[in-house]
Amino acid sequence: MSELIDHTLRGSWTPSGAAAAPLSAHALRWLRERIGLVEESTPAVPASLLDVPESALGEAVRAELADVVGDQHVLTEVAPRLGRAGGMSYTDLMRRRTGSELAVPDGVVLPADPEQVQRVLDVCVRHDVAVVPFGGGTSVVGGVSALCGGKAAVIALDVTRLDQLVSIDPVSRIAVFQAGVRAPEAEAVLASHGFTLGHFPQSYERATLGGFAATRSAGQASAGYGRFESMVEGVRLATPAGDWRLGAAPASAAGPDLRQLAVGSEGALGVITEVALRVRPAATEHQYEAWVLDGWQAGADAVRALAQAHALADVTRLSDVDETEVQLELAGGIKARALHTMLRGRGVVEPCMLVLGWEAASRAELKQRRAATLQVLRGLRSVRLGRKAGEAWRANRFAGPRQRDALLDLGVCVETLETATRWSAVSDLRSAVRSAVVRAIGVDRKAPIVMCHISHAYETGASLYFTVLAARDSDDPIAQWQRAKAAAGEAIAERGTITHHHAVGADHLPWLSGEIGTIGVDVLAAAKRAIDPTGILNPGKLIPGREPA
Ligand SMILES: Cc1cc2nc3c(=O)[nH]c(=O)nc-3n(C[C@H](O)[C@H](O)[C@H](O)COP(=O)(O)OP(=O)(O)OC[C@H]3O[C@@H](n4cnc5c(N)ncnc54)[C@H](O)[C@@H]3O)c2cc1C
Repeated sequence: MSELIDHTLRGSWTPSGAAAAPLSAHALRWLRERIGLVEESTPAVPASLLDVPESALGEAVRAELADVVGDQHVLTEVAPRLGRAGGMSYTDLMRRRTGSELAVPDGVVLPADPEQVQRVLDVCVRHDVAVVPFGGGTSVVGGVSALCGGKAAVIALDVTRLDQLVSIDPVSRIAVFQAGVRAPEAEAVLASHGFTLGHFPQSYERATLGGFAATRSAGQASAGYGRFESMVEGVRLATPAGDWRLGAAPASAAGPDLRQLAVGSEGALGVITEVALRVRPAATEHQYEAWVLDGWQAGADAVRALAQAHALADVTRLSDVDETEVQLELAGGIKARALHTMLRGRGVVEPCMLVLGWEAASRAELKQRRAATLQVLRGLRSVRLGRKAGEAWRANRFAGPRQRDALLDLGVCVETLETATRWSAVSDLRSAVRSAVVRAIGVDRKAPIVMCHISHAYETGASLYFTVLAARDSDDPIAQWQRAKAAAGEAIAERGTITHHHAVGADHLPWLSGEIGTIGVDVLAAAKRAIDPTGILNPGKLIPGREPA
């Protein structure tokens, strides 16, 4: 179905040949004043200068793997291995850019179908080789780091040749896809049948359906279409214990829902080879608009009111004052000044932008749903900015990662982190995380910008998504972010979840037992022992310190 994902240029998001998102002169000046920039270009170290260890994949294993997938689909050269050395977090990108602490797989294996995936696992069990399932490689939590876990070698099991629509049942509105299908390709195929998934995370352009399922992903339109796990009707996994299929009916009382052991399993409990997904009629109408509320608390109260009245737009995204300011300044400061003047005239001193987007299969449906949202909003001292600002957000909804590349080149430490909590704790948690990150990252420097938005709201609470912009500590950029992340983790512990949609990976492991308890960790470890007794699957991820020897 698809071209293989471009894994060659992994020091950045922007694929080779595609347009980057350079910053305007105004944006540069503004950033220099606000956070102070390292006044030099800091491009990635060329791959040829990186120190890559020789592949530890023995000749016998390589030959057996080649027997299963074909010789050309077992790659042990440096370039494809480097291409799967980690995901897309700031620390992953900085490791590749500086060549330090890179965990490079010993080989890349590309099976073509579920049967081949199963046979690859069988070979790896026999030879005690660790397996890192690899989809789009967009993990930001160390989920695809090539950790060996004490095994003889480690391979990246790249699923992107599993790229087929298996079946579609328009009556039941279920489509079955192989796990390596990328989101844009899934949408294109579904559109030709009049359907959509409605799953649009910011990583949409690169990530795969299997990756979404394995990490409990949440898209920008989650208020309307739901989180990815709510779309999963069924799942097929290749495991060291054999092929496992789950999900036979729309609902079941046959004990706990074991599909949830696959959804969120992060490659540690099996390789997802197929997912059966609930699909919806494709939207033919859409309307995006922006509103402004005065101050964070007023904004959060508005989103809560919408959620509790079941009147959320499909996209409901509230930016705090800092994020609103950054968005306007990076887009060109004149707009920001004009807007501030207009808003002050309307009594708004701390503008927080609220983007609302409705998607519908008919104009009548869209009008009805928009009316329900606006009825709640109009009672809340909100100012309507109009469609232009909303549509501008929509047009740029996937541009953030490319802008991050430009910031990385300029010596900015730019990274995100996320959590979720109950409405009663949302504002306190936001303040606690902001203070912790500012303290940890901003030594002897201009204060960093720590901005925040709510983009996933529920009746009982909401996610908080932070973006940090700081002058990079060029002596040790990785330690600088790790300090900030650890401080945020401590601030979040016991007040919110350690992750709302990025998953646990390796990076959130220290806080997992705090959230699910030691019994929870033991349950996960027991499941792993049943499914993966020798512990070849994604060592060092999801399950803290419980890898079987
Ligand atoms: C710029 C950027 C923006 C992002 N925005 C969002 C967002 O809006 N919402 C969101 O939810 N996430 C977001 N993410 C995080 C990331 O995109 C998601 O976690 C996504 O679900 C990962 O999909 P992937 O195919 O890239 O998986 P990978 O990164 O390849 O893998 C992620 C994890 O899943 C496992 N895995 C992958 N495929 C399989 C499989 N077939 N079977 C078993 N395990 C598998 C891997 O081993 C790893 O542990 C963003 C990331 C970036 C870099």
